[in-house]
Amino acid sequence: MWSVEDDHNNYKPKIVAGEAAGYVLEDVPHLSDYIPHLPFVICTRQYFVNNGDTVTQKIVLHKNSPRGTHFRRAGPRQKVYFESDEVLACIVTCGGLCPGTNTLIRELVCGLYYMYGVSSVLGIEGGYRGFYSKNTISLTPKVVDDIHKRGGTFIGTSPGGHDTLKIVDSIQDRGINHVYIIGGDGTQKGASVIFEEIRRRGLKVSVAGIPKTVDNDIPVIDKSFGFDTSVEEAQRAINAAHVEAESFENGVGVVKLMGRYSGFIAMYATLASRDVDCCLIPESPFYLEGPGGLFEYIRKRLKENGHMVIVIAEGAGQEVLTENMHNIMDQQDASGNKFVQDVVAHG
Ligand SMILES: Nc1ncnc2c1ncn2[C@@H]1O[C@H](COP(=O)(O)OP(=O)(O)O)[C@@H](O)[C@H]1O
Ligand SMILES: O=P(O)(O)OC[C@H]1O[C@](O)(COP(=O)(O)O)[C@@H](O)[C@@H]1O
Repeated sequence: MWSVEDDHNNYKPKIVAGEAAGYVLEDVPHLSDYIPHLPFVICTRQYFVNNGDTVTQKIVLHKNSPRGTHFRRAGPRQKVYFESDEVLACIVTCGGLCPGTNTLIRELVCGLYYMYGVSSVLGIEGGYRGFYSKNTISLTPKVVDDIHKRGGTFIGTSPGGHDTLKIVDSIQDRGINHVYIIGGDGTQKGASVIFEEIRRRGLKVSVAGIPKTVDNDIPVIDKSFGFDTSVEEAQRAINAAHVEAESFENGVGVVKLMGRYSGFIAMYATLASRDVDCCLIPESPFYLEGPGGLFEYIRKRLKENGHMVIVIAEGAGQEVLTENMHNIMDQQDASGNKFVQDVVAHG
């Protein structure tokens, strides 16, 4: 009988020698570990990214056009720079929440432990400010075992609080040499400044920025974690609005979804639900009055169908707001993000 406890105590990373040498990527118990003479064996393949591998920004190129921008490809390298026992890693989560953050924390801790033999991982509590204002927590596979079943972030987050010198002092004083930073665009700007300060001080410290955005608005990756869950949840709201709108004569259901600068959640939820008559997103400006305006379209749909559902992404329609409201829009939150106005409330 196998238990998590046994696994933690007896674990040794599986390293394969020879031509295809390296770590086995996913080290989970296999049926063949318990029943040795199985008629067939499924092997977990070893996998490395070559140092020269890149991901092109544009997939389609014309025959004689320039090669364009290439990004270095992420993934496990055959040559590992740090010895396992010299690594002291830390993980910090900053900015807004996103479904899947705890899964990511768990996989980082377990991946470092089981695939690279790294057992010292610290959690920085409460975002960037946690580096200099709080104690750290020790993250082991046992501690993070079931955190992926909970929402939010296990180690907490906060807006603001980025003090580069204090953060790098803390990294240096604690002897941390791997810094994993999970967060959105603001967080990654912060990570870049931390990296520059580390380089300026000549420290042997790796900084890894892990993009987190519920909005899926990063062009070079296929899909950001948390996006699917958001689209799934959004459809429930759309469904409820549709039921309500349909029950009344000229009923209009309005669903406001996340998306300060990006309409991916609104668009995908709209495409999936098929109950939406109009989807408004920040990337597509619109106007209210006159021919081709939103009001004209609403009147037309109500006449045709007797009810309608409008989906609006949070930042859509900023251009239809009055000058007065623009004064409020110049204000910023603790992280320096401009406030967007609620077009639904002002509609
Ligand atoms: N330009 C910047 N330089 C340094 N730190 C920044 C910058 N912008 C934001 N940050 C920091 O990044 C963290 C998260 O930013 P925020 O905008 O709240 O969330 P997100 O990372 O989701 O965009 C905050 O602690 C904030 O202080
Ligand atoms: O109200 P808050 O916490 O500032 O966040 C709301 C905004 O953050 C977002 O969720 C984007 O955040 P991320 O890209 O960092 O996930 C927007 O879609 C949303 O409009």
